[in-house]
Amino acid sequence: MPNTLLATLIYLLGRSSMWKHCISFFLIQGNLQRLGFVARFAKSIVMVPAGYGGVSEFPFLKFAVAVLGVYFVAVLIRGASRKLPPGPVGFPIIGSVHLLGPRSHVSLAQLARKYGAPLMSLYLGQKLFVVASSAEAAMEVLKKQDAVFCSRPPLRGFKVIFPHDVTFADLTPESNYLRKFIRLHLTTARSIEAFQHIRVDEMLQMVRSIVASPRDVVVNLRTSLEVMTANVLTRSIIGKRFMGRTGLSESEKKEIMEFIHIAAEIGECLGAKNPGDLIPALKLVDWNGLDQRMKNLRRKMATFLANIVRERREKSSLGTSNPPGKEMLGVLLDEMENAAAGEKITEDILNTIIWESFTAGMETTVLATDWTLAEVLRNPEVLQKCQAELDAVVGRNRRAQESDIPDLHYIKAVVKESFRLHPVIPLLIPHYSHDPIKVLGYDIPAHTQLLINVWAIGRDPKVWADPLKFHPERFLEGPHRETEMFGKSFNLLPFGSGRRACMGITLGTLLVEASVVVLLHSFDWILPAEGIDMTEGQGLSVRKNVPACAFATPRLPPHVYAE
Ligand code: HEM
Repeated sequence: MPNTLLATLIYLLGRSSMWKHCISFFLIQGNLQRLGFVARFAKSIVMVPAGYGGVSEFPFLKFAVAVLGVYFVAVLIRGASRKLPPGPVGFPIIGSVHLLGPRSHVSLAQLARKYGAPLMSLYLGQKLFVVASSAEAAMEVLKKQDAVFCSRPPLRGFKVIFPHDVTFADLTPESNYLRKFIRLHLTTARSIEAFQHIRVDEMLQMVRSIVASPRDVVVNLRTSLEVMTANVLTRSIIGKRFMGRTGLSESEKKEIMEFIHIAAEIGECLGAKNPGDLIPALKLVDWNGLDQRMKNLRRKMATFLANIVRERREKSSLGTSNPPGKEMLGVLLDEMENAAAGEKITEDILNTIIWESFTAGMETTVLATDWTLAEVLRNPEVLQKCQAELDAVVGRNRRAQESDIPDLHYIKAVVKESFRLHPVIPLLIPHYSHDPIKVLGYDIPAHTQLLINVWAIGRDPKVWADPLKFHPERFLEGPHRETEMFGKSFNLLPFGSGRRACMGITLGTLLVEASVVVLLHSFDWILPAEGIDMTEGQGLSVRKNVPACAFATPRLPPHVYAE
């Protein structure tokens, strides 16, 4: 009987889909105990004494093979009744991690093509992932099944650095309460308008510092954008300007260096791969010292902010100015002192929400602008069209303003085209389901991580004509004239869509568009002889490996820069 059973199993295992179900039993479900049992069982076969003549003559083996057989059949039946989306099978323990190159979004796009799977499943380590790589699949999971996929997976790094946060927490009453703060005091139309003077001031300072720099030295655009964006955000969030200041005292210099160091380290720690997130057994070991580094970072963040809070409390009485114009820290401190709400905002929450707002807005905005300017500068025809539009709408006798942007249709199309080719968070932030669900006819079990490959969707040849060409005109005429990028058109999703879409869509877009407008209006740009390097870096957010650099020549009369 066991021999027949084995033969049947071998036959079934010869069929690729059966392999998948059987292998998934060992590898994917990650049940090490069962693997241990199989190892002991195999050992017992090897150790059968000579003369016993093999399986059929050894009662224990008969029994073990029968148990194993029943188990396999049960797995096969269960596997056959649960239809996962297609995808690679993977190895024990590591799943398909080995198939991912340094840029996961590119590897996942290639795999999706190989398996012809707009919705693909694969195990990374012992965690099941589903990847949506077409507009239809994205719509299915982010619109129709948004309520199921609107959670976030429990990832160690985020829990250590940002406990009680917004971005990596499930949608709970507590996180919704914090979400309200970010929205109300940073990203609503009202607060965006209230902080307009800060953006105008910082853009002007950026332009003036480029005007003052030597003509024969290239301008590193990313550095200029980092200084401007960091100041816009810190002034709006904590009421302080850190970057690009001169004549500082030693303690001020120290504070700024500490700020730059912490901001960079948050990015590095969040971008680092944490093996324990994929293979739970590895959680017990701090492999690369990452865990300790994150804990230290968390302490540094708290100490830094405690000083800012003390200074803020000493400097002015709280609760005096009007909330829309008040920096977020002031509003949060008011809230802490308010007896009714005081229970909700703790020092820890304050620390998280302040740093999180800065981190979420800073890198994304700078990288998106860096990509856009790089595309414009390496496409002289596009640069020429942008500047012709600026001359027609703004002219050369005044500075461009945010209120000009709605009339700059070509430049808006340029920004959209850049987001299509270079979404800064190419796989979005992982979504997560707590419940099982059926999607496009496939069974997605509970506790599955969902990735949306917006990079692949933006380059899908079935959707976009000549997809690799930088061609802003596609958004001005033809089938994509109505395509927008704020979550309604599922073929263009740089900010995601649905309940977990970016909360800073309006502010982020405004900062990118305004920076592009100001820099192209204020200067003529010439690339250095080596041109521009467009290779992508790696990480959760994707930066250009080499920042865009170019020679700048002022193109407006001197009085415009002085006003
Ligand atoms: C061009 C700039 C920006 C881009 C490209 C961008 C992109 C994104 C993306 C792709 C997500 C994840 C969406 C998902 O997982 O489905 C996200 C989430 C988020 N973004 Fe942005 N973002 C930008 C600017 C900002 C700004 C300026 C802020 C606020 C200061 C901000 C705050 C947030 C927050 C709080 C979340 C988490 C939302 C949640 O999980 O519910 N972002 N962003």
